[in-house]
Amino acid sequence: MKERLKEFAKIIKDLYLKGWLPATSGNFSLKVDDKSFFITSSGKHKGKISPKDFVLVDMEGNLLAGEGKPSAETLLHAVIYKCIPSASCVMHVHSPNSTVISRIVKDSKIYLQGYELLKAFEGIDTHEAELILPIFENSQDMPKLAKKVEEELRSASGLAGFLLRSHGVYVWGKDIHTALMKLEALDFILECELKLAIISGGMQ
Ligand SMILES: CSCCC(=O)C(=O)COP(=O)(O)O
Ligand SMILES: [Zn+2]
Repeated sequence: MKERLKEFAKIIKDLYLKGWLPATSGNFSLKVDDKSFFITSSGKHKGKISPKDFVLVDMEGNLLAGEGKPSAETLLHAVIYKCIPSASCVMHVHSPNSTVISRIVKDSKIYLQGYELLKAFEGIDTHEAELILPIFENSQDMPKLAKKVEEELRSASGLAGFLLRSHGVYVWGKDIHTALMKLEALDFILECELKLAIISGGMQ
């Protein structure tokens, strides 16, 4: 696991350099088994992250091992692992594209269709498929927000990830590289949607 956390830390630093993790924002986790996962400690600068900046928690977000406080958003990672058994890695970033689009779209869902890069998502083999991206209202009440996310994840299958309004984006994957691929694809598609909105003068 030390080697995987080292590899993970390197990827997080690359995401920081893209400008997706300003001011200590974002959090990242790796599932160990059905009972526990590693997650970044709260408040860590993601441009300087290392394996010692992860703590081990249980599926209720309680600290099991490591130094520091688990991320403030640990419960959101926990519900993703509980609802999506195939997920082994969760990434949350504050990319400008995901944050801006969540403020422009007033609806609680964004429907993405027509992009070749949709094929980065499991089960999609054509640009004609439709991918749904829910938007949850941001909240500092994590148990309440986690409950809303859990309800949505249990009722809908094949989601791209989700947005927190004016906050950022969550994606997950069966491993680090799948989660990264989905994150890059989703951000690319959201950037295209934003550019189209600028050209056409509005969204949805
Ligand atoms: C200054 S970032 C605000 C909190 C946040 O949204 C985030 O992603 C980082 O929180 P954490 O507790 O994981 O550091
Ligand atoms: Zn955040």
